[in-house]
Amino acid sequence: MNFKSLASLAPKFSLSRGSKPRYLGSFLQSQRRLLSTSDEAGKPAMASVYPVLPGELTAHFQLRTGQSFTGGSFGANTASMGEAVFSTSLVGYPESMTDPSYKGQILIFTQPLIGNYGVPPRDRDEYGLLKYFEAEQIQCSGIVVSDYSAKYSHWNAVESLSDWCQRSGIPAITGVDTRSLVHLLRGQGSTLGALNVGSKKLDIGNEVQWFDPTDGNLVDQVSVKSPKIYNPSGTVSIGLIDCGAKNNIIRLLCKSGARVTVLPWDYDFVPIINEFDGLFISNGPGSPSFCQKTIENLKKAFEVYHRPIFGICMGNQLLGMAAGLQIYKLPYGNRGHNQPVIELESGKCVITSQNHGFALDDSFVPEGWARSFVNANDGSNEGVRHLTKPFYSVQFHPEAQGGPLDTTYMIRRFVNDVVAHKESEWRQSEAQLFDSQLGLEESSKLQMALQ
Ligand SMILES: NC(=O)CC[C@H](N)C(=O)O
Repeated sequence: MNFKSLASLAPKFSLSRGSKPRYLGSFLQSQRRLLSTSDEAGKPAMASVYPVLPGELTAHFQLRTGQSFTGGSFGANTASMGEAVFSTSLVGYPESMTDPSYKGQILIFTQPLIGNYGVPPRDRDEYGLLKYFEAEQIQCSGIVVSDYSAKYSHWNAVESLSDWCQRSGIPAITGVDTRSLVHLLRGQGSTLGALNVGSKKLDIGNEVQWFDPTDGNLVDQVSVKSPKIYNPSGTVSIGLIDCGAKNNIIRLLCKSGARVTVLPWDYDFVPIINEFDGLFISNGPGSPSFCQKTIENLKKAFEVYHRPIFGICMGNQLLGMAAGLQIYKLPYGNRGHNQPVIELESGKCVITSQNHGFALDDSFVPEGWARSFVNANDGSNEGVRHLTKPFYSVQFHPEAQGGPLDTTYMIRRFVNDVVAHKESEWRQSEAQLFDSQLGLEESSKLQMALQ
């Protein structure tokens, strides 16, 4: 059985829209009981907190390593598979779930209460970007929570998380002991998970073939198909290589005064590189090794381009790989809004938003380059920079959304850097023009006299 046919295992009846929410979160704490889950791999059984209410849909979350968790469904009546990853963020589920970097992943929230502030409207900002979401639709393959809060309350909410998931075809499970699940993933490393709705668990190994969506090029699925311009009246022009850019990256670049041309990840931008005053490489899903075309383009850009280049997350990995560093997969990744990062030059610690499973191996850094930031928890790479050219990148997300705003200044600083380079190029070309008109000798005499 392949991934597609997983959906056919889901029960044929569906949840009716507008029906009363089935899981009443903490209100029903008293009706909960602990159930043990089966463990096909013979490993210690995990416990699941399952709110038992008559007539509700059961859901199962099963790992390739054999453990399974039973709970209640509050999302779409369907099945999905993906890399099981956890985020330690306390808030920001609308932003995380729509972050294209979560494509192909089932997102487990360690914050126990999820859904309590509902889902915001699809309002757009002055650039036409969705204000409260990072992409046009949900990107993750499913969500796993401990305690879904059907009763939501927020001035800006227009619907429940359950309704949003159902409308978007995303399965969601509540009543899972996410603490034990995270302990498990931290111990054994990340693995594939399958989420399915219905009383029957998947017969993993027999009826289901595990299919890893991250084995394919996910960046190609989320990147724009042709160049797209935002804020055409911006004073400097930035080419954004789109590996799955979050809306807030584009927004902050525009707000800082840039005209942003979003380019497909594999766009052959080198022949037109001088149209851009600066280049930006975005975040994106899956392994950076699928983006060889981007890496090759960046290698060429390093030779011919002297203006600022800034990369974020996947952008850090691609910039680093183009510089000659190696990439490796972290055991379970860093995802959350509370990741401490040390800036090596200043020794300053910043709290950052993160969402990545891969990291640059900075034990070897090619000549001319340096590592610039390091993770204070696990020592993994958080940034690299060129020693003489304005090429730099960070593994964390300065654009936040959600998460702390400690490092949003980096996006403004990059645009300021671009402006400063443009001005200095302009001054140089004016000086050259002056020299060629006056003759070099007179010009230097004049300059001496003016000093
Ligand atoms: N947010 C990102 O850009 C993630 C980069 C890459 N997909 C990783 O998991 O490491």
